[in-house]
Amino acid sequence: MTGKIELQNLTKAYGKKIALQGIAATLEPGKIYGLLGRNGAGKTTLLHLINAHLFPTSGKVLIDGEEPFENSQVLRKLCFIRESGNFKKNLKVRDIIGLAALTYPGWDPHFAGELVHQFELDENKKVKALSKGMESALGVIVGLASRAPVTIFDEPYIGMDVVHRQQFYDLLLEDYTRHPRTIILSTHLIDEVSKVFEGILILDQGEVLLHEETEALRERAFYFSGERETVDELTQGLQIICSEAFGSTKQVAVFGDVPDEITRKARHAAVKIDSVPIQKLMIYLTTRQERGEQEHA
Ligand SMILES: Nc1ncnc2c1ncn2[C@@H]1O[C@H](COP(=O)(O)OP(=O)(O)OP(=O)(O)O)[C@@H](O)[C@H]1O
Repeated sequence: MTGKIELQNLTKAYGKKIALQGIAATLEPGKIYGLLGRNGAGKTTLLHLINAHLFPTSGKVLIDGEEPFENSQVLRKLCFIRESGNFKKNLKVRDIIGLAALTYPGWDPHFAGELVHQFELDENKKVKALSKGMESALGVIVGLASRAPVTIFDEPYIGMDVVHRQQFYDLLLEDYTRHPRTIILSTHLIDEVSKVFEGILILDQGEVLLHEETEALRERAFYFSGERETVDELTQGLQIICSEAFGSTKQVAVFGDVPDEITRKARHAAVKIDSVPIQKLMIYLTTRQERGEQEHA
């Protein structure tokens, strides 16, 4: 399968500002990745580098073993849908769809038609006459119907209401199941969409903070909740990423392997162990220096 992305020691500086530093990761073909991180973490910069819209300061991007820059063989495998500004404002929806059909070798006109109908877009409207949400829907339609081996969405749903966003996630999963391809979705709405991610890449201040399979991640981050002293005892020596006390009870989030012995002891001591949602995990991992133990009345 095509669509493998290798990021080799990738660095990007804008003048003195280092936006990305030594990024090394391989995104396997045919998987859906969530690209996460706080504002300014470097997500958009990374996506521009993958799409050859920017040139790395050092390091390399390889797509199926080749660099994308001025490489039409590689560029025709890519579809990049940004947060905004994807389309010329004076063109009609119908024109955009027509152009996309000529641009993407894997374009499915029937699917595109279905999507236009599902997102209730008027094909005769010009882009400038669309609402923000409708323009985003047009981006989503082009991204999905492109069936590009590497399809990238950078916060594609600005202005889309919750119903259309849910529609997008459902359609993405359904179509991906029938036509697997590499999909990267950069988003801040992690809770909404995390169940579609097979892999997670978290950037923090221009570096890779975490790159892991979602399933493996769910088995590496846990909440221990229960009586304060027992929770403290059980989590001693584990990697604590957040700790909140509520009177005599406490909730501690730990990251990393939890020995079976501890799990057994927790069960006997009525300490609950639950997995930490991905959104919470990202918050804990990217704000560790800023938080101490929180005490609630
Ligand atoms: N053209 C540019 N010139 C100078 N600095 C830039 C430029 N583009 C981005 N940066 C800086 O590079 C860093 C990474 O920005 P980037 O847009 O990649 O982050 P992001 O993770 O996509 O953020 P957000 O979630 O807010 O969209 C930020 O500090 C940003 O200010």
